[in-house]
Amino acid sequence: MEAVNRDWLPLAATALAGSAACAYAMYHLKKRAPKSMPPSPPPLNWLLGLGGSGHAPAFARPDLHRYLTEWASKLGGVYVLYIKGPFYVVTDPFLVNQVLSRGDMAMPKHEGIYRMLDGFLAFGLPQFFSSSDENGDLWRGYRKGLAPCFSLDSLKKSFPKVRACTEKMVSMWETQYFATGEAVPIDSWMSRATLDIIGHLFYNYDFNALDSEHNEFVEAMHENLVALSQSLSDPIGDILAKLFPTAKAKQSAARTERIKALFTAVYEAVKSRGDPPADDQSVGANIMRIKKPSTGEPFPEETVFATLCVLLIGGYDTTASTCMWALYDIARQPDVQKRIAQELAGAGLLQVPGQAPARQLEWADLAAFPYFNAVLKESMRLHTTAATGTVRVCPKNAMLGGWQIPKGSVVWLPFHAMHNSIHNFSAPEVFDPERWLGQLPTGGKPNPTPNTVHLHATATAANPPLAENKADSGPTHPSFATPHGDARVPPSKAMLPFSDGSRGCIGMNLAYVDARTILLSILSKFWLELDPSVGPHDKVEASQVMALVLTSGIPIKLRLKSHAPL
Ligand code: HEM
Repeated sequence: MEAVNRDWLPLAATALAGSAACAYAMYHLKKRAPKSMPPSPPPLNWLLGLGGSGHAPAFARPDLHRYLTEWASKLGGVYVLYIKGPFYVVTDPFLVNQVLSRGDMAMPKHEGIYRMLDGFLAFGLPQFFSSSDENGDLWRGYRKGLAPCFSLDSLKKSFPKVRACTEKMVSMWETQYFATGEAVPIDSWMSRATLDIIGHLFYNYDFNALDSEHNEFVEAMHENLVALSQSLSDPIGDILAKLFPTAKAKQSAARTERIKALFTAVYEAVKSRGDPPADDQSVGANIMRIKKPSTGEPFPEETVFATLCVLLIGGYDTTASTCMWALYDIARQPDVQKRIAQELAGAGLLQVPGQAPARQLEWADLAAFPYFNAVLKESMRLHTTAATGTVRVCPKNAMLGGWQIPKGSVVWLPFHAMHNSIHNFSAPEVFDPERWLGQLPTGGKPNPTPNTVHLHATATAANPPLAENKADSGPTHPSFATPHGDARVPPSKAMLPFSDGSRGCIGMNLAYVDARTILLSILSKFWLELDPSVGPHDKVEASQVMALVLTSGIPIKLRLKSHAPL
């Protein structure tokens, strides 16, 4: 019998084993990989796309917020950008609220990404803003310890200081601009006013920012902001600059030292006052007293210093940008301005030549004008200051809006995109304060989110709520697009300029007090017109630059006129 040739056997066995291994690997890969990915915009760079970073160049765009909004409108409430792996961009209000909540889908801040900001916010020192550990001493100690500083009671007590700074600014405008017909460069004035307010309120410290057109602190911080956005948009250039110190890098180091010296001066002033009296609930007093919840020991001095820095930075530029955009939106729309003037006139707050002088602004006025407050809210929607929102990390494999999100994924909630997506608001590009008027108090239930619940709890006629009441039930106002075609979230939940949940803005009440005091004081005295140098609205919109806060690329200047009798 002829011998059977079995030479092919090892080959066949190898092929079989190989196929089995492939099938096994495919099966497991398929099991582990998300079933499908949410949609994604086309890569901005195909070569980077091969390495999973096809959308990285988006960070180089000064209008990053617009890019995010454009794709939210095109692709819907969840899409993916590839920036060193997938970033899940979520703008569906229902899902955003889930991520920010304390519920099953809660996601903590992304430690690595916030650490990148520390260099700018607090010279690389850890502080509670960038801590992702909500059970740790740092966040728990400071969030709880600082809460009394931002209570309505404390803010009501400090209101005269806010008003004094604002009145000082308005009277300077009267002589420098109203009397001369010169245009007011409001960007710089808003930064200087809010810095002086924060200086007085928090640290009993006078930056004298209103007194000089060129304030060292404001200018150094502005330069720093520009440098930060440059380094975010050009990370490779940034690394090279650190490796091979150029003149630019040396300049940047010198600027950081200058800013550190300015912060240190504030810190030393607060420290030199010694133990504050027990009833002093200012930020300066509280940051010195706060102890570690777990041991009762004081925090290291560098943490106290870093906290002082982050509260100062967080407290002034955000509010300044909000006021700047609101003044711009009001000045460009005479009908809107006229309706506000009518509200103020009805309350004796409108200064009209030849008529009785307007009365002084009072605390109760801050929540008294529904139309004005709707205008402010609409401006905060259209020009969301914290445009790029918050960046979270998915703590476990999860399903978000029907998509599988693997543990450890970056989940990005950009608030400008949420506020301006066609899926969340109808005609989002239209400035329409009316869309909020349907949301004002109509006996709706208190909203159970941490940011608003205490406002309802403490609100009385004499101590009015500063944040708008938010009905969490009831019909959806017709000028809102209903997410997913149903009404799972009220429109107020599609509007989160201060974020929400445990990591929502600690300074929200103060921001409202500052912004309303500043805006009402200006609007009561002057009729505003845009200076012709500002140009048409579409150019201003196109010029917007996202540099931590949303700013205008075209300097916004206003002309001050008298109010005509109504
Ligand atoms: C109109 C003005 C303001 C806006 C639009 C705003 C917006 C925000 C947003 C969106 C967040 C969440 C950030 C994130 O998750 O990355 C935040 C957090 C924060 N804000 Fe504000 N903010 C404003 C004013 C203020 C003021 C006046 C202060 C006063 C110190 C302040 C201090 C903070 C702090 C410390 C946090 C971190 C809170 C935490 O992580 O627990 N903000 N703010």
